[in-house]
Amino acid sequence: MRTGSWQDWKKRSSKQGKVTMVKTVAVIGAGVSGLASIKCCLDEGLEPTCFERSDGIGGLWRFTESAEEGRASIYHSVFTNSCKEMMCFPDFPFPEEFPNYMHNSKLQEYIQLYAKHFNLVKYIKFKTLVSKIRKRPDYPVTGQWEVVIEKDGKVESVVFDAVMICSGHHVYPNIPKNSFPGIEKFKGRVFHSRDYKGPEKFKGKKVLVIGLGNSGCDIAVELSATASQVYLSSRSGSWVMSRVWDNGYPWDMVVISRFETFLKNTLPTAISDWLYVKQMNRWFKHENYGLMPLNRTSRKEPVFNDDLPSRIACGTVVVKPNVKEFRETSAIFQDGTAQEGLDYVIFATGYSFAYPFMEDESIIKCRNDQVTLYKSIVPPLLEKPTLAVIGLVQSLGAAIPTADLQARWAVRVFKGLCKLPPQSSMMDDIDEKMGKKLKWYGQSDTIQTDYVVYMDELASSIGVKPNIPVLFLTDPKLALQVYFGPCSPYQFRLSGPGKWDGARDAILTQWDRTLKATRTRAVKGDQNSFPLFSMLKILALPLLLLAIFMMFN
Ligand SMILES: Cc1cc2nc3c(=O)[nH]c(=O)nc-3n(C[C@H](O)[C@H](O)[C@H](O)COP(=O)(O)OP(=O)(O)OC[C@H]3O[C@@H](n4cnc5c(N)ncnc54)[C@H](O)[C@@H]3O)c2cc1C
Ligand SMILES: NC(=O)C1=CN([C@@H]2O[C@H](COP(=O)(O)OP(=O)(O)OC[C@H]3O[C@@H](n4cnc5c(N)ncnc54)[C@H](OP(=O)(O)O)[C@@H]3O)[C@@H](O)[C@H]2O)C=CC1
Ligand SMILES: NCCS(=O)O
Repeated sequence: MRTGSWQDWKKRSSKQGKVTMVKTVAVIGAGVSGLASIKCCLDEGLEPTCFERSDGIGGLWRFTESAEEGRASIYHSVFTNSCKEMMCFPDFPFPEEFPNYMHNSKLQEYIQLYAKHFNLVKYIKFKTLVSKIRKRPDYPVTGQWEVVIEKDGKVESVVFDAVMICSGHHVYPNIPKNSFPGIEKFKGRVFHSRDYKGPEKFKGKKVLVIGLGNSGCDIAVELSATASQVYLSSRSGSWVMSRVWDNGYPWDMVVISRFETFLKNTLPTAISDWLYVKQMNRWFKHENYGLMPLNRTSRKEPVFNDDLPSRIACGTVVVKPNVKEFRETSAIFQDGTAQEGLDYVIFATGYSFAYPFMEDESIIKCRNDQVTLYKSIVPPLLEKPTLAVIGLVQSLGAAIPTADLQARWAVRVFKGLCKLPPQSSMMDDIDEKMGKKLKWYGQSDTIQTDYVVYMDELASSIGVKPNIPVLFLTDPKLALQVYFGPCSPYQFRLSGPGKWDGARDAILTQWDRTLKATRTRAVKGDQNSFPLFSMLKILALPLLLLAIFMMFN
């Protein structure tokens, strides 16, 4: 780590007679985004230094008994809602013996294996807080940043050529108390899901959980086994999916494919929406369980919870509308019903994004105090493209492969290998994407995005997007999997910069690893049906509708 100075820089630049390219990179955070960023810097010959405020890697996935300031906090029973073939680092499949969906401790084990395999820990400064990031005085020429770090009470300022912010976006709890009149009068315990760790202290209690997201549903289901009653209040409802999808295949290996994405973006909206609602209601009729989303065609992230419907059916979880107001021991709901004798209220109302270490936060929130980033990664108004935010997108896809591809793109922007368009074009692109977000997610300021579309956009810019027509000609067996099968992370390391020689084989064996994890008792005559064909049956209806649409257009 070089403590920089103007003299150092002048010496370096005078030697080469020109402004030096990016070499040293500060990576803020050692969660999966930070680890991917370290590796991508090394792959491109840069010198990363990662600062991690806690004493270990893994970020959100490193479980601790109590929440730590400035780091995401999870409850003990969190299981992934992305399966292993869809949430791995693209050049590092999960070990075969891992289950398809896993406990947070198993994912943390994998993260540690990844860091060890690529020898990343030596680039990390633990228990080192980044307290300030600011442009150097000569930033307009050098693009350099000053990173202020604090460790053991000592404060130090370090100069870097570039910065990758990997500090996570599930840290700062959103507790919308002003949306809930009377909450101050409520005599029971009130806290945010960030501080929830387990069901032990809720035995025999009456608990109201606010928020029908994954946290709210997980917590309501878990508490319903020991609390006397759990109420789950929702403002706008949500689609609920099971991890165990068609034919028992992992939901994301069936739903997240190039072909599904093509259908969603090609079929007339009315047909695409009709198919979506039909697909989402296939497991159970949501209106019969009080869960139906107000905007049923919104593609906002569903809840992945295998037990919620049965807990509702058993009466241990009662779904309620939004809360209108609180009284000393009760909640009054929007439908006028009231629930007396509440002991706890848990706000599972999500998180807000903040970058307290940015001296000028408007660099990231450059419009209406909203995060405004080109390709959800670089601030569009920076004079020099030497700062990137990694991990600030939410999609049906998994965070790890998303962060990996983002980091690969960002590093190539730092090196000038991926050129940014003029600022006006970047702002136009951001506006165009906001329009699409409004259409698909009902909000233009959301960080939600269409996974395959987003990944392909980055992949195209780097030069690693699979060329499907060519693949059908040169490697049809692989092409079938790549196009009709799951859009698994390996696809983005099949070719081009950062190619991984194991990618093709990983794709062709992904179903073997998936079925091996659950087909643990074989019965003679088991159909070893190749999932692709059973998946094509699932697509028969959309394919038929597409053919009819094409015939009449
Ligand atoms: C309950 C829950 C379950 C989830 N399940 C899934 C799932 O199944 N699949 C999926 O794909 N995603 C899931 N996610 C999304 C999750 O956020 C990502 O999987 C992933 O953990 C994000 O990693 P990250 O590195 O971007 O951020 P984080 O994991 O939050 O790591 C950020 C790191 O930065 C450090 N840091 C922050 N500020 C500073 C600073 N100023 N100085 C130094 N260090 C700093 C923190 O200590 C932390 O280690 C889940 C999220 C939650 C809340
Ligand atoms: N792997 C796993 O099992 C888990 C994954 N996660 C992930 O972590 C991330 C965060 O999830 P989560 O903590 O559930 O947060 P989310 O942001 O996903 O959900 C927040 C919920 O709170 C509601 N809400 C927000 N503000 C208000 C308000 N003012 N009044 C009433 N309701 C409000 C929202 O309702 P509305 O829809 O109306 O806005 C929404 O239902 C998500 O990406 C999630 O997928 C979380 C837990 C477990
Ligand atoms: N869809 C995977 C991301 S998440 O935050 O659960």
